[in-house]
Amino acid sequence: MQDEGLNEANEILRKAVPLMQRLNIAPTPYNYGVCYEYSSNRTPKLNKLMDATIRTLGGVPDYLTKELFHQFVIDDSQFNNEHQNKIEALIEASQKNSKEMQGSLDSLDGVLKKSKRVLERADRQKHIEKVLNYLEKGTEKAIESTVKFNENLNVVRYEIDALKSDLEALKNNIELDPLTQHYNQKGLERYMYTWKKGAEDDLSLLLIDIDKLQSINKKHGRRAGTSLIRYVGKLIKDFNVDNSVLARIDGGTYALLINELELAKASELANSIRKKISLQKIRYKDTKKEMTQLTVSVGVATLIGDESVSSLLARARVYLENAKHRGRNRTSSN
Ligand SMILES: Nc1nc2c(ncn2[C@@H]2O[C@H](COP(=O)(O)OP(=O)(O)OP(=O)(O)O)[C@@H](O)[C@H]2O)c(=O)[nH]1
Repeated sequence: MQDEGLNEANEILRKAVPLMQRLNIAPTPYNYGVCYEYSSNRTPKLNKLMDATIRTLGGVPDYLTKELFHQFVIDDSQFNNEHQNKIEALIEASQKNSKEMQGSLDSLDGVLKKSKRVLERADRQKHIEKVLNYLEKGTEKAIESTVKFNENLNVVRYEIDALKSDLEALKNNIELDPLTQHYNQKGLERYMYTWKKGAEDDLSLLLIDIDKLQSINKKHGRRAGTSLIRYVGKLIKDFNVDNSVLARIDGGTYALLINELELAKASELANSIRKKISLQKIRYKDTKKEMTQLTVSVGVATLIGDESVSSLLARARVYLENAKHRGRNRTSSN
């Protein structure tokens, strides 16, 4: 769940709750989280899966909502004990809430059945008035329970939102490179695994490595080398490549992963990046004298068939090595 305004959230809620009632889905946090996400219509993959399940099974079984919850609402692998405890407390509270709601629906059902029986035998207006009063009291009680039930669901929703933002922050911290604030290798790999699922020979990886960083460090000092690492990251980022993520995976090595870009276009892009970097005129801070030319070598690989993520990364590394062996400041895709 993302942060919506209260109105929008209530709008979604007005769709989610009847959906759960119509499909007889118990209001556990898992079920609720999934139905809320479904009703918000912002995760097409989830909606497609849910629609197909509802078509075939007439509902969504609990074991499946649990799966969907972890896949589309909160990623299971990010849980720690504290999160688990919070979720368990939420489940317990919701179960209690759901039992109370069930009890209240049962008693409304009893009221309706009894009213029907009395009405069948009623032969005077007095009888009918009595039945109406009885019905009024029964429905009022049910409405009270429904309001309480919805309020409790709202609490669950906000708890889930809070948990979700906690987990997002946690995830970002472990996936970011502290030096550049771009992704690190872990972040890159998560995207590689995610995008690989829908890729059709058009998931491309550029490994961009600063040439001779060791001698730059030696000649100009490590601090200057580090500034150059950051600068190269900024230059790559400034290309604003669509559907891409940038990660620093090692000292002076960046990975640019691009979804839906074929090899020829990826190689063109690699060459543009390489040229742009080689054209930079970098001057010493103190003397303002120009530094030796900054260059990068690039390995470009595009996913082939059902190739694994590690094989794609390994191929890009081999091509990067080839670019280095051919004299650096080059792009290689074989
Ligand atoms: N300044 C700086 N240097 C780093 C950082 N991380 C790694 N390095 C250094 O970057 C250098 C990378 O050297 P290598 O990968 O061996 O190769 P290179 O000197 O860049 O030469 P080629 O890649 O073959 O062109 C090493 O000396 C590392 O110590 C960093 O954060 N800042």
